[in-house]
Amino acid sequence: MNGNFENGTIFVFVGTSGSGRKTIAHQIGKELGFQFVISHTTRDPRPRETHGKDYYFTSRKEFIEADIRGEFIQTVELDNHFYGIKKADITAALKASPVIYVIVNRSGANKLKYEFGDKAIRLFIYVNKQLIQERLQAKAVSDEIIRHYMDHYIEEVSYRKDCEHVFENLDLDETKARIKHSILAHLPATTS
Ligand SMILES: Nc1nc2c(ncn2[C@@H]2O[C@H](COP(=O)(O)OP(=O)(O)O)[C@@H](O)[C@H]2O)c(=O)[nH]1
Ligand SMILES: Nc1ncnc2c1ncn2[C@@H]1O[C@H](COP(=O)(O)OP(=O)(O)O)[C@@H](O)[C@H]1O
Repeated sequence: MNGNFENGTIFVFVGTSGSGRKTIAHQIGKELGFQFVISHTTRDPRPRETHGKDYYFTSRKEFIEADIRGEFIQTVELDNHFYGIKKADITAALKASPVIYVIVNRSGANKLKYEFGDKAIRLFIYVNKQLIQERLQAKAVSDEIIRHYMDHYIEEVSYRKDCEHVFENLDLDETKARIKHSILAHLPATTS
């Protein structure tokens, strides 16, 4: 552990985009009472996304200024948009709950692992490329977003070998049950 965030456990949901990470993370987070650390991003909100719930949507200028002030624990640029988690948001989340969670890509997961050491548990969620495409097309997700997911697939899927736990998300309830089981094994019995 790097020593900055010693009193807490962080579950890091990582994996291939479109695999169900957000759905699973938020359902489990709610069921187990974990605090979500909301990322900041310069990308535009999508339909049904809310500022302060899904992301803090921010301008590039604001993001860069905060970055220069050293406010982010990590940042990443993906497809010309910045994403990052603020140190203060992690500290605040840890005050509210001893167990917190984030949804990030592999570079974010690496940095959080470095900072939290054994207290960071990376849960890698994936499905195969074709299934992602079929699920998203069935939900009328835009071609642009699907293309974006496909472009990052290989880079993201290869990260699974580094993660503490790996889950293929075929049936949602069954996947959630397996993930919950793994999560609870990391926590003292009273937290559940
Ligand atoms: N490193 C890092 N990755 C993030 C952060 N916030 C979101 N991400 C990841 O950035 C990628 C793009 O996110 P988004 O634009 O919401 O599209 P998504 O692919 O539909 O989840 C996803 O892999 C997210 O998990 C962050 O603060 N740091
Ligand atoms: N097991 C599953 N079977 C079918 N559809 C699923 C399953 N898990 C999630 N989904 C759906 O797949 C889509 C992508 O899920 P999402 O949580 O947004 O993925 P990610 O955060 O990995 O990009 C959502 O519409 C979600 O409802």
